[in-house]
Amino acid sequence: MSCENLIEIDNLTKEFFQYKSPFHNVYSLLTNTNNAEIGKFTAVNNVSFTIKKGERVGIVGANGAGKSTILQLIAGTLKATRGTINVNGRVAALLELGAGFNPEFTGMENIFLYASLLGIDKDVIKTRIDDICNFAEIGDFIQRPVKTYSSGMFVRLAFSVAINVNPDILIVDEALSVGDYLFQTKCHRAFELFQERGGTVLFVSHDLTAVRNTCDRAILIDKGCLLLDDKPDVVVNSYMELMKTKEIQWLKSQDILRSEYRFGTGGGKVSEVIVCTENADDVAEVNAGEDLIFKITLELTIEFNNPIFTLALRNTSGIDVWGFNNKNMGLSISPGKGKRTITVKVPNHLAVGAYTINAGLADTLHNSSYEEHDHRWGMKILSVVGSTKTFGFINMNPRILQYEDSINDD
Ligand SMILES: Nc1ncnc2c1ncn2[C@@H]1O[C@H](COP(=O)(O)OP(=O)(O)OP(=O)(O)O)[C@@H](O)[C@H]1O
Repeated sequence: MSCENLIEIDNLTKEFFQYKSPFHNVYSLLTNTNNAEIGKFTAVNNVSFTIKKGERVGIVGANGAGKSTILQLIAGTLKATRGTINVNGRVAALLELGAGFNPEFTGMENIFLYASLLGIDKDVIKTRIDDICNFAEIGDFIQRPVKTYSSGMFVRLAFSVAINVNPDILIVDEALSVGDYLFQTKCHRAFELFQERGGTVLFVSHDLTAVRNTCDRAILIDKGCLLLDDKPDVVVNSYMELMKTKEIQWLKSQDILRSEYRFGTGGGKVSEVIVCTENADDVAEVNAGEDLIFKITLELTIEFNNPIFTLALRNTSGIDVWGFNNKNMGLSISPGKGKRTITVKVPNHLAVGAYTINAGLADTLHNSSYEEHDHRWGMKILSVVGSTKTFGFINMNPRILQYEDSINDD
């Protein structure tokens, strides 16, 4: 093992047995046989990486990707099926709420228990009690059983012990996310100080901003495999693209989303909304930045007073990202019976992702109220694909007007 590397992981694989039921699982444990297993599941697949002393590395990936399993393998709470893990130093791990703590013991008793698990002498820990209690800020609760703690109080104590026992490597699995904002800020500062003293941090997080802003490196895990090991920005952008692709695939597979919800009194209808681009007609997928053309067909079967047509694109969080109606575009739709076609061209500033097309035809009555004739929610799904050049809901197409560099070489 290189003296620089605190963690070296080589071809790490973890397989879990799958059982027909929890009963079969227990049976297999009691009899020490694998007769009851119905298969194996590979949670971590041939993963290799190294972590150098003083590095702060974030692991990102979708739910179930295998991130926590990797941390548990490094912390030694799980045994690898294949591959090697070399850890050169003392590891303090915050893996899941409750791990390493006895719920019946008081906070104070748990400090000693946890420290003994890390191999720290009782006398040494006594000298750090004040620091631990001051950092945790849980007051008299330190003398109460931890089963009476809120999850936030629990994390405060666990983090405080972990950071104050001078580990070489701190492994954290999303644990900070249950602490309140002030405590999270305090933990990030403590992380910085820990690192300034030469400590090494490996953490799993779904907080991509924290990974971007606070890590030296990031690792992307997908379906148990290591996809990318690079600078945080590069990894976070790739992960966001991967999630968008997954989101689009997921959305397309959802029957409930594909089937539209339609209501209205039926005096007229939105017969069709076709999405086109300059190069193709009737598309379900467009490139980011490619102008959109909507070809809309309405049919009025009764005389309207003042027809109004609305169209909106809704993202997967249910937010209308963009919409318009003919009135605010200065277009009047004539009220008599018959067919109308409207073609609208729209510059495409949409972020990469999936959108449902929602359209409605209503009549504005004399008393200014509306009668909904045909409302179509989730008529179609429109996917915007391409590489992510922005984050948020839209791409504002920023352009750099000026850049000045006043760094002196001498
Ligand atoms: N003890 C276990 N027995 C069987 N399968 C397990 C076990 N622990 C984890 N798994 C499976 O291994 C896969 C990876 O789980 P893991 O908890 O490592 O994912 P993760 O990336 O940390 O996910 P999340 O972001 O949701 O915390 C999941 O499919 C999970 O169901």
